[in-house]
Amino acid sequence: MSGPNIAWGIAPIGWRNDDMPEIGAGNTLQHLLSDIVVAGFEGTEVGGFFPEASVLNKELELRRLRIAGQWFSSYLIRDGLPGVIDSFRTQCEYLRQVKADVIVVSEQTRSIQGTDRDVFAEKPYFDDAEWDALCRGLNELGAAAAEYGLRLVYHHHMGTGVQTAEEIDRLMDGTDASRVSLLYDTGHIFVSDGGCLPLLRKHIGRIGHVHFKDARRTVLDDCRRDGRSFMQSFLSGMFTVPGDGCIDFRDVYAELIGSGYRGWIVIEAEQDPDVAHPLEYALIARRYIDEHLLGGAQTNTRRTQA
Ligand SMILES: O=C1C[C@@H](O)[C@H](O)[C@@H](O)C1=O
Ligand SMILES: [Co+2]
Repeated sequence: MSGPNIAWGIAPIGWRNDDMPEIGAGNTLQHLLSDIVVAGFEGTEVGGFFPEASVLNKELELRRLRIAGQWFSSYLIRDGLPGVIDSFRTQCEYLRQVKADVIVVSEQTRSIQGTDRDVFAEKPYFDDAEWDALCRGLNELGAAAAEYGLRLVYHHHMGTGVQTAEEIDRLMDGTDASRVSLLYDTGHIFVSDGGCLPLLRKHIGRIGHVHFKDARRTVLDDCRRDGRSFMQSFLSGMFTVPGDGCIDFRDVYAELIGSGYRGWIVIEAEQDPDVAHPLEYALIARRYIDEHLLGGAQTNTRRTQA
């Protein structure tokens, strides 16, 4: 890990995007993984285009990279636990084989993240019975994940029923801390609530995984004013890497380290790879981390070993 307890990763989403598989479709796994090495990161998350475990492990070992985890879209409210558990276990088994640490769960019942609806105004809201089904189901999934050596981390997300700080509070209150942890995504909470520190301070003890996503304020303002969808917004450049947007990650990082957070911090900035060169932006993020978060003198493990 670089720094006492932190492993720095970068997500495939700058190269290929599971929400929009047509963009960056020419970027291969080998290209992505080699770019990650060039940019000095230690690992990544599994993208939808990744191969079976044995093939992936070979490519990872050749580059001394590791897998942090993978996204899982749950439909616990729509389908109930019986409709979700088999595919969840299948994904857990794959993640066990690639030696991942977490499975990232996001409830997608009535989500508008993949639609053309206004992501700033038309998110779904869950009623009491739905909250109950969601929290009970997540507790069960968390227990199942542990059987595979994985931690379930819940991803709050724009355009879903668990988006705002208030909704995240309810999810944290309604779930068992030993089974359900929180994935803290700076970009999503910033776009939703206008800041990222209050959520971090409130739930610091539950955080099991971190996504560092920055936002461009003027683009965000335009997207909100025009009522753009989630996908239109990121294609417009609403998100970017740390160091290129308006979030000050020094306070965020200091809080995480001060609290004793151990685990991954994954850079995750969806943009159109034809507009924002993925390696160029990975290098911008790496430089920002080294100069502003690790204090300039401290470099990442990979570079120290080189
Ligand atoms: O963690 C994430 C995974 C993506 O598929 C998602 O849409 C993105 O916004 C995100 O934060
Ligand atoms: Co994220």
